[in-house]
Amino acid sequence: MIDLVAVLTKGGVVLWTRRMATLRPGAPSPVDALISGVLIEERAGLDAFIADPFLVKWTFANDLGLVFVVAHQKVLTLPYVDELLDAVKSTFCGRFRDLVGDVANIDAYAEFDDVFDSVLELIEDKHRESRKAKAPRPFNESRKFQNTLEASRIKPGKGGSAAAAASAAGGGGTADPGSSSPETGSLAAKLERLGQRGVGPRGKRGGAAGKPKAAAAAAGSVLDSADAAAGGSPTQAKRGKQMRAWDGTGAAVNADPSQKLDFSDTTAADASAPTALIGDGLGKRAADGTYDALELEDPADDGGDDDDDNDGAVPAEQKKKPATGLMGYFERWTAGKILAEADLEPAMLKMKEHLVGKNVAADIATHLCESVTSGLVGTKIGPFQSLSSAIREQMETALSRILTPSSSTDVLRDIKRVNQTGRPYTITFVGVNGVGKSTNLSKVCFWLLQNKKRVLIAACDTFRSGAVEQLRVHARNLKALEEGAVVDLFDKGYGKDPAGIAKEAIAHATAERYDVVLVDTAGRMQDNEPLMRALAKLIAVNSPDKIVFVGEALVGNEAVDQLSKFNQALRDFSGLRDPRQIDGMILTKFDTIDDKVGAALSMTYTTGKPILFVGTGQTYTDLRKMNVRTIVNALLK
Ligand SMILES: Nc1nc2c(ncn2[C@@H]2O[C@H](COP(=O)(O)OP(=O)(O)OP(=O)(O)O)[C@@H](O)[C@H]2O)c(=O)[nH]1
Repeated sequence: MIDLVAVLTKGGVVLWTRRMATLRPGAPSPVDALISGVLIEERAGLDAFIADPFLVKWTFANDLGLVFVVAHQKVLTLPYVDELLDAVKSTFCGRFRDLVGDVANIDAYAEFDDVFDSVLELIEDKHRESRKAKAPRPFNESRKFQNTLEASRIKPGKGGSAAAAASAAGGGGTADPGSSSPETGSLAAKLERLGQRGVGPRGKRGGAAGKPKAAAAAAGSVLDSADAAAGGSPTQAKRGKQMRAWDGTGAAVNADPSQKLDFSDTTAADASAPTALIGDGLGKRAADGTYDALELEDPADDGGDDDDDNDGAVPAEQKKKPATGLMGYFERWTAGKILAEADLEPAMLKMKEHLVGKNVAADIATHLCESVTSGLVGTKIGPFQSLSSAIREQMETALSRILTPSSSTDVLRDIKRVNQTGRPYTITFVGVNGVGKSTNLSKVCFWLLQNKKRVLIAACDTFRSGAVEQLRVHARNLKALEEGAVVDLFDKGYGKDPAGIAKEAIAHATAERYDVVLVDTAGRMQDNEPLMRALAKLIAVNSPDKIVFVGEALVGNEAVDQLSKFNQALRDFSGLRDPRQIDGMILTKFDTIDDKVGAALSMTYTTGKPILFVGTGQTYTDLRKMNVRTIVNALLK
C-alpha cells in the first residue's frame, strides 16, 4: 500500500527511511523528486506531488527543520496518508527532539523502526475499524427486515414487543454505526507514548519483551506493554535546534547607456558610426581574457544605505528605523509565540497582493505564499524578532532558491566544450512577436565577438517582412564594432522552411569553422498551432545546444502561459521520444519596468530554468547578467 516513508532534514539529509517496495531500476527516488521538485523550487504549498509512478505527500516540523514524506502508487487512494504523516511526525519529533540536527549520529534514528511499525499498525487498525463501521448492514439487520418480521410473526395485541421479536430473530437491534468508531482519544494517547524516548513499542524494548502477548492484549493495546517499559526512566527531552537561514549574494554594477540600436527601418543605418554603440563595453575583462556581462543594477537602489541589507554587524531586526510599506504592515504582528497558520493568513494575503503588484503571476504568488506559510508554521518568533523579519527571511530564502540557477549559465565554457568536438555551438532564440529576439540576439552576438568567437547568424525568420534585412544591418554594424570580428549572416530570403535553413547554416558553420551559430526565428503566438509545429520541427531537426526563450519583462500572468505553451508545443509536436524543452531565458525591456520585476520570478518558477541575460535598452551594450539579490530586493521592497 504505502511504498516509502522517510524523515529528512530541510537540507536534504535522510535521517530515517522505510521502503516497503523496491523501486524499479532507473526510477527516480520519491525523496529525490521531492527535494528537487518541491523543496528547492518552493512548491511546498502544494497538497501533493506526482513523481511517477508515485504520489508523494509531506509535512514539515519547522521548529526542528524536518520534512516527513510518504509515497504510494498514485493510482491508489489511501485515506489515512495524512494521518500517518502526522502520527510519524509527532512520534519522531517526540523521540528525537534532542538529537535532531545531529546527522553524524544517524544510526540512533534506527530505533524508530519499531515505533513506526506500531504507528502504522495503529493507523491501519483505526481505518479498518472505521471502514467496518461504515459497511452496509446485512439485510437481516435492517429495519425493513425487522418490520417484515414483525408483521409476519407477531399478531397485534398478542403480547411481546417488536423489539423482543427482533431480538428473538437474531436481529440484534439497530446499531449506530457511529458507536463503533475507534477511540480517537486513546489513539492520540498511544501515539504520544510512542513519541517518548525510552518507551519501547510492543514490548520489544525496555524489558517488556518477556510479557506474554495475551496479557498485553488483555491490557487493551499493544502499547500497554510499552507503558510498563516506560515505568523506567525515560530520557529528558531537550529543546530542538533553530532552523537554518540562507542568504543570496551579489551586487549591482552601473553601466553607461548608449544610443539606439535598431536601424532596420532607416537608410542612414548603414552609414552610422558603429563605435558610438559600444559605450563603455559590455562587460569587464576577466583574468583569463574573457568578457563577462555586467550585472543588473538594482532598479530600486537609491544609492544610499540599504536598510534591508543584513550584511553589517547589526542584525536587521535590531535596527531602530521603523519599517515602512509592506514590512511596516507586518511589523504590528510582533510576537513571541509559536506561529499557527491563522496568524500568518492576513500577512500572507498582503504579501500575495504585494507580489502581484510587482507583476508576479497570480497563481505563482499564491503557491509561493503557501510554501512560505508551510515553512513558518510551528516556528517560534525569537525574542528580538518580529513577524515581519521572520516572513521576510523566509520569503527571501524562497525567492533566492527559485531564482538561483540550478543549471550552468556559463555559456562561454559550454561553447568551448562543444567546439573541442569539432562543431559549432548553436543557440536558437524563440518567443512571441516583437519581444526583442533579433535585438537581443545581436547583443549576445556582440558579447561573443568581444570574447573572440566567430559567429554565424542564421536568418530563420522567413515570415516577417524586413526580418532578414534587420539582421543584415546588425551583422554589418557588429562587424565594424570589433576589430577583427568574424560575424556573418546566413540567409535564404523569405518563405522557405526555417528548419532547412538552420540545418544548412549549421553545416556551413561547421565547414567554415565558426564557433557559434545564432538562429533567429519568427515571433509566434503560443496558441498558433501551425507556427508552433514549425518551431518544434526546427528544434527536432537541428537539436540546438541551447533553446533560449526571449520574453518581455513587462508581462505578468501571460509569462506563465507563454512559457508553458512553448514547452508544451516542443513536447507535443517534436515527434521525438525525448523532446527538448526551453533551456534558459532572456528577459528584455528591463529598463521599462521600474521595480516591477515579477516576470523574472514567474519565468524561473514556471520552467525551473535560469535567466541567462537581461536586456536593459536598445544598444548592443544593454545586456546584463541577472543578479538574484537585486531581484529579491526589488520584489520585497
Ligand atoms: N527598451 C528596450 N527595448 C528593447 C529591448 N530589446 C528590444 N527592444 C526593442 O523592441 C523592439 C522589437 O525588437 P525586435 O528585436 O525587432 O523584436 P523581435 O522579437 O525580433 O520581433 P519579431 O521578429 O517581430 O517577433 C525594437 O524596437 C527593439 O529596439 C530592451 O531590452 N529594452
